[in-house]
Amino acid sequence: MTLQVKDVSKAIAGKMILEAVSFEMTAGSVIGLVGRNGAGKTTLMRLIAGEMLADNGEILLGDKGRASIFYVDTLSNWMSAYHATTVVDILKMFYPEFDQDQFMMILSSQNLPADKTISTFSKGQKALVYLAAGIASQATYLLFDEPLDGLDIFVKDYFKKMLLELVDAGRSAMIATHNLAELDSLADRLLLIKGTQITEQVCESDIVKIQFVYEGDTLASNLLDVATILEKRGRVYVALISESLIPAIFTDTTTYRFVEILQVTTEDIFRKELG
Ligand SMILES: Nc1ncnc2c1ncn2[C@@H]1O[C@H](COP(=O)(O)OP(=O)(O)OP(=O)(O)O)[C@@H](O)[C@H]1O
Repeated sequence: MTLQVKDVSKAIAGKMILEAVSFEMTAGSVIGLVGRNGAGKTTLMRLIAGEMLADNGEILLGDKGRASIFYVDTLSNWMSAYHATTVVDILKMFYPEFDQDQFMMILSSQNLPADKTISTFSKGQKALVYLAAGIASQATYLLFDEPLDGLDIFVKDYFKKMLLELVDAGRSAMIATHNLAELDSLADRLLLIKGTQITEQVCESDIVKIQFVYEGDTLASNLLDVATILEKRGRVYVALISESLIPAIFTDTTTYRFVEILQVTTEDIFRKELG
């Protein structure tokens, strides 16, 4: 089962936000959606959720139609007048397969009272109700905008565990966040919004992060042509480079001293692509 975004364009107030973007959300994957402030992450999620219409292109949702997408646009007042059991009744209208037992189980496992209105919950507790609703909705594609905002570390761990379980079951999530470190342990793929375009990065590429010492005055062009310098402290550099190029580049050990390979983070990719 695959959600397809095909050649979708959207302008808002005369400004092109997304132009002919295409990608797929495949079963059992977690996509990290990243971009600068105002890049169009929320716009893209709204388009997929049908809360905004594309100017051009199409979005194919699969056989469950709208019930295959779970997305909440503005979380702050979401379901605030209701308590958990009413939330279940409302969501069942949109998600016929909504799993009430699973929803209540998640709430009680996190000590959230089912008999109090959502408006009495803290920001983090509201976020938890939202996550529980997404999981229990049985929607195939969960679109989360800053889902871990306001959650304490134990709840974050719980959310990540639940997320990986549903991905194992063939469902998929898209997570838009500025908290890039959260994506390191979650995302299989990154979609980066750059200008009006989307570029895709598979998290397991052969790009590595290296730390090395350079004894010369200016870095040689054969290195600069193939590497992205992330950091320079004195003679110590940190750079992104394709692992296969390392032996050819670091032959001159009198000027270059290779130090170590470090883990590439989502933040590194963000800096490389959008910096
Ligand atoms: N109602 C609106 N009227 C005019 N411009 C809008 C409106 N809604 C969004 N925009 C513009 O569309 C662009 C994309 O906004 P969007 O909220 O999708 O970005 P974002 O990537 O989610 O940003 P952030 O990371 O800051 O939340 C921004 O430049 C924003 O100013």
